[in-house]
Amino acid sequence: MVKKFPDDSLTLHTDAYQLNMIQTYWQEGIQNKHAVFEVFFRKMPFDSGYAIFAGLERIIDYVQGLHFSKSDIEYLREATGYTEEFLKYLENFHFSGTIRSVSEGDLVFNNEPIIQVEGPLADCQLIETALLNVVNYQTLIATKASRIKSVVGSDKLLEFGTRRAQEMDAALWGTRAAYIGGFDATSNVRAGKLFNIPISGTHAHALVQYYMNDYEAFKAYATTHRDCVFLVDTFDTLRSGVPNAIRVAKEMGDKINFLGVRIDSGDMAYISKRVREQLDEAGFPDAKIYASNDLDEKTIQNLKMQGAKIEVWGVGTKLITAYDQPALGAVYKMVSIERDGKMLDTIKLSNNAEKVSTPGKKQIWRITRKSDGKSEGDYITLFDEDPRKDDSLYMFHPNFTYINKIVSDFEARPLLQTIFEDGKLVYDRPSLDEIKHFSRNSLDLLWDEYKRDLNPQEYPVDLSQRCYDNKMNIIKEVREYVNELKFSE
Ligand SMILES: Nc1ncnc2c1ncn2[C@@H]1O[C@H](COP(=O)(O)OP(=O)(O)OP(=O)(O)O)[C@@H](O)[C@H]1O
Ligand SMILES: O=P(O)(O)OC[C@H]1O[C@H](OP(=O)(O)OP(=O)(O)O)[C@H](O)[C@@H]1O
Ligand SMILES: O=C(O)c1cccnc1
Repeated sequence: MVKKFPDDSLTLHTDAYQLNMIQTYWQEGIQNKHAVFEVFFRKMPFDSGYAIFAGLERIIDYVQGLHFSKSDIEYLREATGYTEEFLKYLENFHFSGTIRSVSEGDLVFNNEPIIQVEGPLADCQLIETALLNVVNYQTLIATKASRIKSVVGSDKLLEFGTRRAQEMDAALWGTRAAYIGGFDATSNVRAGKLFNIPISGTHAHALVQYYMNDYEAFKAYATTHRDCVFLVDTFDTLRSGVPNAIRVAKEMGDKINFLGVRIDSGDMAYISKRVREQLDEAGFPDAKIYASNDLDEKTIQNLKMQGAKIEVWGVGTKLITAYDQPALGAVYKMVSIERDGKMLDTIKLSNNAEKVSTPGKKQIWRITRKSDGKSEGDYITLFDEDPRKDDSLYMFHPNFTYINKIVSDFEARPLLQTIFEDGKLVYDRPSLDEIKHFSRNSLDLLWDEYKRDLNPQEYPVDLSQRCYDNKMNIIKEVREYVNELKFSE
């Protein structure tokens, strides 16, 4: 049985090692050393050419609610060996860091900082787990949704995933992420209530199974609803489902809005074409064909290629579980730390060049052409640099520096916005519809080469010369340090 606490909080939604480290920091007296951490992912999800950032809304709520409640402290007293003095410190803890983040709905790419947390070391450490938890999931679903949106054109997309989602939170927040990514409506009624997302629903096979008869089931539904979409595949789509839907629609006339029929099995290309003929011949050219059944961007694209006559797509499992790539793999790394009163940039080395982190507190700039706003790439600088001061930019690949270009007549938009300043919320939250529109507009500025579903071009995420030199110098320093260790053995 789950224990119930009237003062339960999300503050303990963290890994035990974060609290263990905080205890060490506190006991060593370094808990307030100034630190900078950044969130980034290393590999594009779904081999996509872009990703859509989502999760900020929930992170804001989480950070605002951060405090160790009485029952949190009592639990830690029982479950850990923490001293009373340390528990007292936790009891008085208030988040006082600064958080900068990419806006929800914006495009993001691998190896760029999408969230930056700056402030006391302990504060930065405490929130790592929850931040990654939220961003890893929501960004994945918004991206998957956007990929599905990219193949449907002007058709409608309905989110049907709640029953298959990895639990209730995932269903709810996944629905919101899907809406940001381009879905038009959801079947989840609570998501409609909480987020103001349009809700939509047809009916299930159970209704038809109850009557054991398409006609009676559709008639019952039609006499109790104005908007009607009949599920026609329970027994035989072409011989019973659609003819009975047409019969009921004719009998009911203006009393109902006959929106269409839904098919949920069989060869959906073949069946949808025959269903379209039947509806047209019966005088219902505006009734639309809805389809559902394990759909994703690949199946939908394939059905469209086969000339399927489907205009509304219901997508569940493969969207809400990010079926073909269930983890984004975003990480949270320290990039700068106060040492002897000065900030020291830090690195995590690896034999794999792509896994070497980029040290220093940074900003990302989206570089676009002044003439038409089209994207040139993202440009990562140290935080105090401002490329808007320059007439032209030298952009080069951070690993293959011979791939380079000079960009002039450009605009540079800083992507990391300040959300919390020294613990205080300073960000005006946009509405969900504003986020959705912003996302669509951002995508419009991206060249098609980065948007295609299969083997997209790699979008440039480049380092400024200073950022690059800083990285190289630190790598050199660390190598020298490691070599000295070897010699002293
Ligand atoms: N013409 C088509 N081309 C490609 N894929 C299709 C086509 N028609 C349907 N599909 C997809 O093929 C899969 C078929 O699923 P499945 O094998 O479960 O068959 P089904 O028709 O759903 O059978 P059942 O009656 O048991 O539900 C689904 O993912 C569906 O979206
Ligand atoms: O296939 P998905 O993309 O996950 O979409 C959601 C599925 O959920 C429903 O099926 P289910 O068998 O759960 O219920 P039903 O009795 O209404 O068919 C619906 O008919 C879809 O097939
Ligand atoms: O409204 C629907 O048709 C629906 C909702 C959830 C899951 N499958 C279908």
